[in-house]
Amino acid sequence: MTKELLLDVKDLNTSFRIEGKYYQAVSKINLQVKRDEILALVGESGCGKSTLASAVMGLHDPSMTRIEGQIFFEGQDLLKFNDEQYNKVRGAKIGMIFQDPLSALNPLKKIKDQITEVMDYHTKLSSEEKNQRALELLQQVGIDNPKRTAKQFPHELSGGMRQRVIIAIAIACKPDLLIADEPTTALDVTIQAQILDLIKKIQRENHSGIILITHDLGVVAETADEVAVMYAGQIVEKGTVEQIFEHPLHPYTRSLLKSMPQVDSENDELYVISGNVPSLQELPQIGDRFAPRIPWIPASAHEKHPIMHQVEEGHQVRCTCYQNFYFPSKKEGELQ
Ligand SMILES: Nc1ncnc2c1ncn2[C@@H]1O[C@H](COP(=O)(O)OP(=O)(O)OP(=O)(O)O)[C@@H](O)[C@H]1O
Repeated sequence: MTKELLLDVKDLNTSFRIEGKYYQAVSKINLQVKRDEILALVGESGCGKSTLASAVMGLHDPSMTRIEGQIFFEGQDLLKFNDEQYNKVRGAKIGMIFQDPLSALNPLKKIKDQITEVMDYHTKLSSEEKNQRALELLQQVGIDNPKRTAKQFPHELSGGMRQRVIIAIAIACKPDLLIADEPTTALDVTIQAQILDLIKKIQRENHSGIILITHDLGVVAETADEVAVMYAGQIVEKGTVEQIFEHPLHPYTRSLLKSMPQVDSENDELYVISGNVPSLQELPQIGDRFAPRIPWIPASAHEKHPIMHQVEEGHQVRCTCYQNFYFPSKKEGELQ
């Protein structure tokens, strides 16, 4: 059965104005999200994941940001929407779960009021119906005593409970698309697993499509159906979770996987990707943007203007450099 296409991002560029000049933070992004599917967007800090999510949510300050391309959501280009049209979609049809549950909640308002607020805006339910729905939502996100929690303030809850409340707010209007930006980063490991299970459960119950933003490949393996790996503002590899974990191709994907702690490995020396994600002003203008971090691979192995290549149905990789990539011997690594 083919799944319904919810989001179709086409050739999306997003640039920020810094000291009077525009610098691209995401470049030529092509991405699709289908209903009933979790797409993980993965990459180190600074790769452009949140910039992309904010572009979809329409959260960028237009006076400092230039956005080009198209973002089709349920067939309509969001970039052509005015504020009023966007407000109808945001919160109702597209929900967002933020990284830091404490700063995303209003410290001065009771939990119930924060959940019903989003319904005030997007639904015509009576106050009684909204209160009832708030309790149902708290139950759906696994809160044991919804009545008590509804009356509490954010500081009275644990980090995991607060994240559950954030999720309840994000799904209050049953959005078709949910964007979860590092939803478990601020939580400890056992709570992380519970929140990921909850996100998967919600996806199944609501038949939504989910974009899960994370730098943690363990989270991706646990949760995602499809994966897009981002480096320095570009997607460098896309595929199903099996394709990415079993046949990773791009040197960046392979490096990320190799730097992931292995529970069952006897070798406790972790691979470290040398160097850093370049700042927007330092992005290489030609060649593969990851090339400076794998200097033992000759320049001739990289395309001058790398494009995405289809290697298998659903599996794409940027640049042909993957064909010549290998991990350095210790000696080559030390030379960097
Ligand atoms: N408002 C802004 N003005 C200027 N530069 C920005 C702005 N927001 C983000 N950037 C830059 O854009 C690049 C991408 O940042 P972004 O936050 O999207 O990355 P990320 O992959 O989501 O990282 P993180 O996981 O740390 O949020 C970075 O170089 C960042 O410094």
